[in-house]
Amino acid sequence: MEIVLDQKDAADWTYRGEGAVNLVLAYTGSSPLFFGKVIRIQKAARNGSHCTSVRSVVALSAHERLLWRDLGDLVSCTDRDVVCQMYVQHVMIPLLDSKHVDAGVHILVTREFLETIEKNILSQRPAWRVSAGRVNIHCDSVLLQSDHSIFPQGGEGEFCISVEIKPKWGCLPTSRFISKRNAIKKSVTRFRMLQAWKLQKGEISELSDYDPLDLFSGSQDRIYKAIKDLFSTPQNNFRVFLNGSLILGTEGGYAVDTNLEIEEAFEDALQSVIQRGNGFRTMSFLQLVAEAVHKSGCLNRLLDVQKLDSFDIEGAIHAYYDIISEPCLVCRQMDDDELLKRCATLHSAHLDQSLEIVRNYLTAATAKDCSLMITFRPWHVDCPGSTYNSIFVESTKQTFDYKVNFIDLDLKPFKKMEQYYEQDKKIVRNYNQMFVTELEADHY
Ligand SMILES: O=P(O)(O)O[C@@H]1[C@@H](OP(=O)(O)O)[C@H](OP(=O)(O)O)[C@H](O)[C@H](OP(=O)(O)O)[C@H]1OP(=O)(O)O
Ligand SMILES: Nc1ncnc2c1ncn2[C@@H]1O[C@H](COP(=O)(O)OP(=O)(O)OP(=O)(O)O)[C@@H](O)[C@H]1O
Ligand SMILES: [Zn+2]
Repeated sequence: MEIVLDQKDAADWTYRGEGAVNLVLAYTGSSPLFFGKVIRIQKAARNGSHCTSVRSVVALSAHERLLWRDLGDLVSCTDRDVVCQMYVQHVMIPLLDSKHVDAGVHILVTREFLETIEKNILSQRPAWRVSAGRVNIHCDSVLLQSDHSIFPQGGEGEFCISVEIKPKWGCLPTSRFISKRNAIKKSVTRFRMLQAWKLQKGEISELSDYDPLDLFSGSQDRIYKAIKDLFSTPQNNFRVFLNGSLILGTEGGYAVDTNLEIEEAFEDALQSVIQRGNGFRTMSFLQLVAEAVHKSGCLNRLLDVQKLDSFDIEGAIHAYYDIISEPCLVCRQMDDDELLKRCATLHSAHLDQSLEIVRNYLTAATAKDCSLMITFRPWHVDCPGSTYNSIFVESTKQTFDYKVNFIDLDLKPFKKMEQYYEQDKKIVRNYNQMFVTELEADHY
């Protein structure tokens, strides 16, 4: 018999968090079927009184079907949600390893279930997220996935502590299609430039200390620095959950900088997790996280996927115009003859090459926006066949099992290419205006 979640089931699901597109709820009921699971519910944008799906209602546009035509199953899907799940299965899992990714399964839900969920979680959602979007009550299914903040078989009375990191772009672009005007992109990270933009718009009140280049550096010391910086300025890049409950950061939004009060509360929350060694528990914990990042090598793999974007949006946008068979608006406005000539080579490429450039760009975009969850539990001598790797923390003499999972590996819409191009221009222009004098800009 097919499972359908109905109104009476809504009370068993509690708010876990949300992004721009989905709401995530964790199971707190007693059915073994759902134990250790979360559901991901699609949101609908609020445009005045009108509600439309955050993503297009149509599964794939004609251009997207062309783009992903080699993945037969994917292009025949009629539901965008199912497309995203298949994209994870056919594109992201081969790149990131099935050990680290759960594509999930769809389960049916009634409209009453979704309406009740919406009412139940309203007070827990950040106000700005509520104004931007609501539960899409027109969906008839949700995505059921493993709750990565816990282990599937947790021992009795045993804790699980989990860190969620949204690492963003871990390298600087080197593409020869980057214009002189935007050359600063080759030396300042997009994360940093976007921080300046967010500060300007009032989305954040302080710049983040975090530098993605540290996290992706492969050097243990720099990774530790990145984790410490994420701890002090978590924004929407860092969260910690203890047994599935948030103990640092904010659900679904931007956290304030970590002040003394937050630091003390976190140190207390770690009492059941980390033994008091020579220093603070927090320090040992952050070292543990840094070591897991380093030892697992998970970010090396993610970085390789991000690097599929070798043309940068300033190159890929030309391929986009060729695919949609429209005159290139970028070349039309270009005042640099040398660059124009270089871009002409892209326009003379075969359609298959243009498709490959855009496909790679969008795949990399997913990898630049996803998050990873690293989850720890105490290691047991009596569990010799454990499939998990372990880490020994010297300062507290404790050993932990850990696992790494990627989340939010959704397909980025083809149509967003134009938006990516415009946003890139805006972010760089803003950064130059805020931080770089004209003289310096010439130098880049
Ligand atoms: O453009 P960015 O780098 O700001 O990334 C967007 C994210 O902003 P961030 O800077 O991480 O706070 C943004 O996150 P928030 O909503 O700001 O938490 C989304 O993840 C967005 O993706 P999508 O529209 O949900 O597919 C992200 O859009 P994409 O660029 O990944 O499509
Ligand atoms: N499988 C999971 N296990 C545990 N927690 C999860 C899982 N999936 C999502 N979450 C939690 O729910 C939050 C929102 O999920 P997600 O990032 O997938 O939303 P989104 O709307 O797709 O995000 P974005 O804005 O980046 O597109 C995450 O930040 C994380 O805290
Ligand atoms: Zn062009």
